[in-house]
Amino acid sequence: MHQIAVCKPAIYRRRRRRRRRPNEGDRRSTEIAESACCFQAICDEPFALTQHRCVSTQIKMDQYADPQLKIGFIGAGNMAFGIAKGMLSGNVLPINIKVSAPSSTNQGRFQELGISVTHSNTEVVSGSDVVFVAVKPHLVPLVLSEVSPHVQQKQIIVSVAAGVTLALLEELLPENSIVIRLMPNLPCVVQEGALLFARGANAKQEDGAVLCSLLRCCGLVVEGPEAWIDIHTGMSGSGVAFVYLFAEALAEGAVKMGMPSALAHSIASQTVLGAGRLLRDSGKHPAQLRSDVCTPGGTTIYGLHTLEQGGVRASVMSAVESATEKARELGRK
Ligand SMILES: NC(=O)C1=CN([C@@H]2O[C@H](COP(=O)(O)OP(=O)(O)OC[C@H]3O[C@@H](n4cnc5c(N)ncnc54)[C@H](O)[C@@H]3O)[C@@H](O)[C@H]2O)C=CC1
Ligand SMILES: O=C(O)[C@@H]1CCC=N1
Repeated sequence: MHQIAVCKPAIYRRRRRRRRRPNEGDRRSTEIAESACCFQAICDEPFALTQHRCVSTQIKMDQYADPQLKIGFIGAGNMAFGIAKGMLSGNVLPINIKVSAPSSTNQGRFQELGISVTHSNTEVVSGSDVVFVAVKPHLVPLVLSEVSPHVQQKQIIVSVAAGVTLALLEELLPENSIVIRLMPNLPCVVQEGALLFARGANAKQEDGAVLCSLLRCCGLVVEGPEAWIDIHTGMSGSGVAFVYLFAEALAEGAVKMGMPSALAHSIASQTVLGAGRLLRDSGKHPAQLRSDVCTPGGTTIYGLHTLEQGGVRASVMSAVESATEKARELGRK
């Protein structure tokens, strides 16, 4: 049986709570809960534990991460920046974050946030309680072999590298290391990420709770079995780019019909944002919302027919499938 913990972003929960009727469960988490015996840990209530259905395990969840925790990032790229930016919107202080990368190219934007930077990966590891490994997947073995002698058993090592399995991470790190595999996505930078993590053999629930509380401002944070991480990579890590492609195509369609490009792109991004927020906040199935937009014989059904003729649904499903397969392939290397 799978165990799933859902740590929802504070913003989302505030919005939902206002609309919730007494005794009405949260539909989305209930749907997630339906798939397995699970528990739900809500991060923005001190030590809160909301139980749904059969509760197999309990997490004691601090509202916030310990503000004194030292956080390190190996790699100063887009994803490290996204997670760091999300964390800073919680109670993590920039003074408690350090980032390493071999060159200074990407370090400026971290420094602008008050985060200290270094070229030494071992310096980051030696001074951190939680270390995020945020380099490209093929560099993970190199980086971990470099820092491994400095890893201590009390530290939590979190890899965000696509495809890199817990088994490989544990093999590359000292015995009994606390390892977590996390797949985030880029909207962490605006606190609207979707993050799924799986714990390694030595990572306890409390370690997952620490990670969850650190990431609570990055967006929706869910714990699940490792087998889902590659799927999440295809659907959400990469999926963000699929949505951008759709937004770009919407705008290009409008430009083709005569709208100025800047306005078309602005409206396309607002359309994607609005559709996404309504989908998330209403808790409705996308097919229901799609139907709500369709007037019989109206414009939308004509457009949808054209999309179906273009095989858009099959294309998107295949995109998720091939991105997932690619993540799995990375893990076999
Ligand atoms: N970009 C995205 O949307 C997502 C990326 N990821 C994962 O995050 C990881 C990083 O990806 P990005 O941030 O996009 O890449 P990036 O290319 O933007 O950043 C990689 C960083 O690693 C640094 N680096 C290179 N060699 C290094 C070394 N030996 N020691 C320390 N740092 C080194 C580079 O200087 C750069 O700052 C990848 O494993 C990727 O699979 C996961 C989810 C989403
Ligand atoms: O394209 C990639 O490999 C990474 C993982 C998910 C998003 N970007």
